[in-house]
Amino acid sequence: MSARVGVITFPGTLDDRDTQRAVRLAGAEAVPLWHKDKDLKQVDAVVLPGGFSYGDYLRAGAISRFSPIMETVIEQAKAGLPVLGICNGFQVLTETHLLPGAMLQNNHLQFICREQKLRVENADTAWTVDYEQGQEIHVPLKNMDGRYVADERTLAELEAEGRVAFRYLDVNPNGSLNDIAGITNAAGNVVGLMPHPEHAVEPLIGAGGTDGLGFFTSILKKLVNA
Ligand SMILES: NC(=O)CC[C@H](N)C(=O)O
Repeated sequence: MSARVGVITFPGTLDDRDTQRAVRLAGAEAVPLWHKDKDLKQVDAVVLPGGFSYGDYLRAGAISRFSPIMETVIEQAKAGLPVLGICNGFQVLTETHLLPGAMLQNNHLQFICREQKLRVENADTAWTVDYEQGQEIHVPLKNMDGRYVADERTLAELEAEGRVAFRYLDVNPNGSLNDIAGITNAAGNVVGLMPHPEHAVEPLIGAGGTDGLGFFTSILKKLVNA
Protein backbone atom coordinates (compact mmCIF):
# COMPACT_ATOMS: atom_id res chain seq x y z
CA MET A 1 0.00 0.00 0.00
CA SER A 2 1.26 3.46 -0.85
CA ALA A 3 0.20 5.97 1.81
CA ARG A 4 -1.30 9.22 0.52
CA VAL A 5 -0.63 12.32 2.58
CA GLY A 6 -2.59 15.47 1.67
CA VAL A 7 -0.96 18.89 2.02
CA ILE A 8 -3.38 21.83 2.12
CA THR A 9 -2.63 25.16 0.44
CA PHE A 10 -4.45 28.23 1.76
CA PRO A 11 -3.95 31.73 0.29
CA GLY A 12 -0.66 32.82 1.89
CA THR A 13 0.66 29.34 2.70
CA LEU A 14 4.46 29.24 2.27
CA ASP A 15 5.65 25.79 3.19
CA ASP A 16 3.38 23.51 1.18
CA ARG A 17 6.09 22.62 -1.35
CA ASP A 18 8.66 21.79 1.33
CA THR A 19 6.06 19.71 3.14
CA GLN A 20 5.18 17.78 -0.02
CA ARG A 21 8.87 17.15 -0.53
CA ALA A 22 9.32 15.90 3.05
CA VAL A 23 6.37 13.54 2.56
CA ARG A 24 7.95 12.15 -0.63
CA LEU A 25 11.40 11.82 0.99
CA ALA A 26 9.79 9.70 3.71
CA GLY A 27 8.39 7.42 1.00
CA ALA A 28 4.72 8.44 0.86
CA GLU A 29 2.71 10.06 -1.93
CA ALA A 30 2.12 13.81 -1.45
CA VAL A 31 -1.34 14.93 -2.57
CA PRO A 32 -1.84 18.70 -3.00
CA LEU A 33 -5.17 19.88 -1.56
CA TRP A 34 -6.75 23.29 -2.19
CA HIS A 35 -8.51 25.20 0.60
CA LYS A 36 -11.64 25.79 -1.49
CA ASP A 37 -12.25 22.09 -2.11
CA LYS A 38 -14.23 20.07 0.34
CA ASP A 39 -12.97 16.78 -1.04
CA LEU A 40 -9.90 15.30 0.64
CA LYS A 41 -9.24 13.03 -2.36
CA GLN A 42 -9.25 9.96 -0.14
CA VAL A 43 -5.94 10.79 1.53
CA ASP A 44 -4.84 8.77 4.55
CA ALA A 45 -3.53 11.79 6.48
CA VAL A 46 -3.42 15.57 6.15
CA VAL A 47 -0.77 18.22 6.86
CA LEU A 48 -1.62 21.91 7.36
CA PRO A 49 1.66 23.62 6.49
CA GLY A 50 3.20 26.88 7.68
CA GLY A 51 2.88 30.36 6.27
CA PHE A 52 0.80 33.47 6.56
CA SER A 53 -2.63 32.29 5.46
CA TYR A 54 -4.87 35.29 4.80
CA GLY A 55 -1.95 37.48 5.87
CA ASP A 56 -2.50 36.54 9.53
CA TYR A 57 -5.34 39.11 9.53
CA LEU A 58 -7.67 39.10 12.56
CA ARG A 59 -5.55 36.39 14.21
CA ALA A 60 -3.18 33.88 12.64
CA GLY A 61 -5.30 30.99 11.35
CA ALA A 62 -8.63 32.63 12.23
CA ILE A 63 -9.82 33.00 8.62
CA SER A 64 -8.39 29.76 7.18
CA ARG A 65 -10.26 27.91 9.85
CA PHE A 66 -13.44 28.71 7.87
CA SER A 67 -12.11 27.45 4.51
CA PRO A 68 -14.41 24.86 2.91
CA ILE A 69 -11.76 22.15 3.24
CA MET A 70 -11.57 22.62 7.00
CA GLU A 71 -15.17 21.47 7.37
CA THR A 72 -14.14 18.06 6.05
CA VAL A 73 -10.83 18.07 7.97
CA ILE A 74 -12.60 18.77 11.27
CA GLU A 75 -15.21 16.08 10.66
CA GLN A 76 -12.66 13.45 9.63
CA ALA A 77 -10.11 14.38 12.32
CA LYS A 78 -12.81 13.71 14.90
CA ALA A 79 -13.28 10.31 13.26
CA GLY A 80 -9.54 9.51 13.53
CA LEU A 81 -7.90 10.96 10.38
CA PRO A 82 -4.27 11.82 11.24
CA VAL A 83 -3.74 15.60 10.97
CA LEU A 84 -0.49 17.51 11.53
CA GLY A 85 -0.44 21.31 11.85
CA ILE A 86 2.95 22.97 11.45
CA CYS A 87 3.32 26.55 12.68
CA ASN A 88 0.52 28.40 10.84
CA GLY A 89 -1.13 24.97 10.56
CA PHE A 90 -0.94 24.63 14.36
CA GLN A 91 -2.51 28.09 14.65
CA VAL A 92 -5.36 26.93 12.37
CA LEU A 93 -5.84 23.79 14.50
CA THR A 94 -6.20 25.81 17.71
CA GLU A 95 -8.71 28.06 15.93
CA THR A 96 -10.77 24.98 14.99
CA HIS A 97 -10.53 23.74 18.61
CA LEU A 98 -9.27 20.38 17.37
CA LEU A 99 -6.39 21.34 19.68
CA PRO A 100 -6.87 23.42 22.85
CA GLY A 101 -5.24 26.75 23.72
CA ALA A 102 -4.16 29.68 21.55
CA MET A 103 -1.07 31.24 20.01
CA LEU A 104 -0.18 34.81 21.02
CA GLN A 105 2.60 37.09 19.77
CA ASN A 106 6.08 36.10 20.92
CA ASN A 107 6.73 37.70 24.33
CA HIS A 108 9.58 39.83 22.87
CA LEU A 109 7.26 41.07 20.09
CA GLN A 110 9.80 40.17 17.37
CA PHE A 111 9.67 37.70 14.54
CA ILE A 112 11.98 34.84 15.42
CA CYS A 113 14.02 32.63 13.07
CA ARG A 114 16.40 30.18 14.69
CA GLU A 115 17.58 26.61 14.98
CA GLN A 116 15.58 25.30 17.94
CA LYS A 117 16.27 22.36 20.21
CA LEU A 118 13.22 20.33 21.23
CA ARG A 119 12.47 17.28 23.34
CA VAL A 120 10.00 14.71 22.03
CA GLU A 121 7.75 14.27 25.08
CA ASN A 122 5.24 11.91 23.50
CA ALA A 123 6.51 9.34 21.01
CA ASP A 124 3.15 7.62 20.88
CA THR A 125 1.17 9.86 18.50
CA ALA A 126 0.47 9.16 14.82
CA TRP A 127 3.21 11.67 13.93
CA THR A 128 5.91 10.76 16.46
CA VAL A 129 6.13 6.95 16.68
CA ASP A 130 9.42 6.97 14.79
CA TYR A 131 11.09 9.03 17.56
CA GLU A 132 12.31 7.80 20.93
CA GLN A 133 10.52 9.05 24.00
CA GLY A 134 12.69 11.92 25.32
CA GLN A 135 14.69 12.24 22.09
CA GLU A 136 16.26 15.65 21.53
CA ILE A 137 15.99 17.11 18.03
CA HIS A 138 16.91 20.35 16.25
CA VAL A 139 14.27 21.90 14.01
CA PRO A 140 14.03 25.43 12.53
CA LEU A 141 11.59 27.85 14.20
CA LYS A 142 10.27 30.94 12.37
CA ASN A 143 7.22 32.86 13.46
CA MET A 144 5.71 35.91 15.07
CA ASP A 145 2.80 34.36 16.92
CA GLY A 146 4.43 31.42 18.64
CA ARG A 147 3.57 31.90 22.31
CA TYR A 148 1.41 28.98 23.35
CA VAL A 149 -1.11 29.78 26.07
CA ALA A 150 -4.00 27.91 27.66
CA ASP A 151 -5.97 28.26 30.87
CA GLU A 152 -4.68 26.53 33.99
CA ARG A 153 -7.12 23.65 33.80
CA THR A 154 -6.27 22.89 30.17
CA LEU A 155 -2.55 23.05 30.91
CA ALA A 156 -2.91 20.70 33.86
CA GLU A 157 -4.93 18.31 31.69
CA LEU A 158 -2.36 18.38 28.87
CA GLU A 159 0.45 17.65 31.33
CA ALA A 160 -1.44 14.94 33.21
CA GLU A 161 -2.45 13.13 30.01
CA GLY A 162 1.00 13.35 28.39
CA ARG A 163 -0.39 15.54 25.64
CA VAL A 164 2.52 17.95 25.57
CA ALA A 165 4.18 16.35 22.55
CA PHE A 166 7.22 18.68 22.25
CA ARG A 167 8.95 21.03 24.63
CA TYR A 168 11.52 23.76 23.91
CA LEU A 169 14.93 22.96 25.33
CA ASP A 170 17.75 25.33 26.39
CA VAL A 171 15.81 28.48 25.46
CA ASN A 172 12.13 29.24 25.64
CA PRO A 173 12.09 31.33 22.45
CA ASN A 174 8.69 33.00 22.78
CA GLY A 175 7.29 32.75 26.32
CA SER A 176 5.16 29.65 25.67
CA LEU A 177 3.67 28.33 28.89
CA ASN A 178 5.46 25.25 30.28
CA ASP A 179 7.95 25.56 27.34
CA ILE A 180 5.30 23.96 25.11
CA ALA A 181 6.32 23.66 21.44
CA GLY A 182 3.64 21.21 20.36
CA ILE A 183 0.65 19.26 21.63
CA THR A 184 -1.56 16.35 20.65
CA ASN A 185 -5.28 15.66 21.03
CA ALA A 186 -6.35 12.90 23.39
CA ALA A 187 -6.55 10.30 20.61
CA GLY A 188 -3.04 11.09 19.31
CA ASN A 189 -4.14 11.57 15.68
CA VAL A 190 -4.09 15.39 15.71
CA VAL A 191 -0.73 17.02 16.46
CA GLY A 192 0.35 20.66 16.19
CA LEU A 193 3.75 22.27 16.69
CA MET A 194 5.36 25.66 16.04
CA PRO A 195 8.81 24.57 14.72
CA HIS A 196 9.14 23.30 11.15
CA PRO A 197 10.17 19.64 10.76
CA GLU A 198 9.65 19.86 6.98
CA HIS A 199 12.71 22.14 6.81
CA ALA A 200 14.93 19.56 8.52
CA VAL A 201 14.82 16.61 6.17
CA GLU A 202 18.23 16.91 4.44
CA PRO A 203 21.75 16.48 5.87
CA LEU A 204 22.69 19.53 3.75
CA ILE A 205 21.07 22.04 6.12
CA GLY A 206 23.62 21.41 8.88
CA ALA A 207 22.52 21.40 12.52
CA GLY A 208 19.47 19.23 12.89
CA GLY A 209 19.97 17.77 9.42
CA THR A 210 17.27 15.18 9.05
CA ASP A 211 15.80 15.46 12.56
CA GLY A 212 12.41 16.49 11.14
CA LEU A 213 12.01 13.52 8.84
CA GLY A 214 10.68 11.40 11.72
CA PHE A 215 7.28 13.11 11.52
CA PHE A 216 6.80 11.91 7.97
CA THR A 217 8.25 8.43 8.48
CA SER A 218 6.09 8.10 11.62
CA ILE A 219 2.87 8.66 9.72
CA LEU A 220 3.98 6.30 6.98
CA LYS A 221 4.75 3.59 9.55
CA LYS A 222 1.43 4.20 11.25
CA LEU A 223 -0.54 3.99 7.99
CA VAL A 224 1.26 1.03 6.53
CA ASN A 225 0.87 -0.93 9.78
CA ALA A 226 -2.76 0.14 10.19
N1 LIG B 1 6.27 30.17 9.60
C1 LIG B 1 5.01 30.29 9.78
O1 LIG B 1 4.23 29.38 9.55
C2 LIG B 1 4.54 31.61 10.29
C3 LIG B 1 3.40 31.42 11.21
C4 LIG B 1 2.62 32.65 11.57
N2 LIG B 1 1.99 33.22 10.48
C5 LIG B 1 3.41 33.55 12.46
O2 LIG B 1 4.23 34.34 12.05
O3 LIG B 1 3.23 33.43 13.62
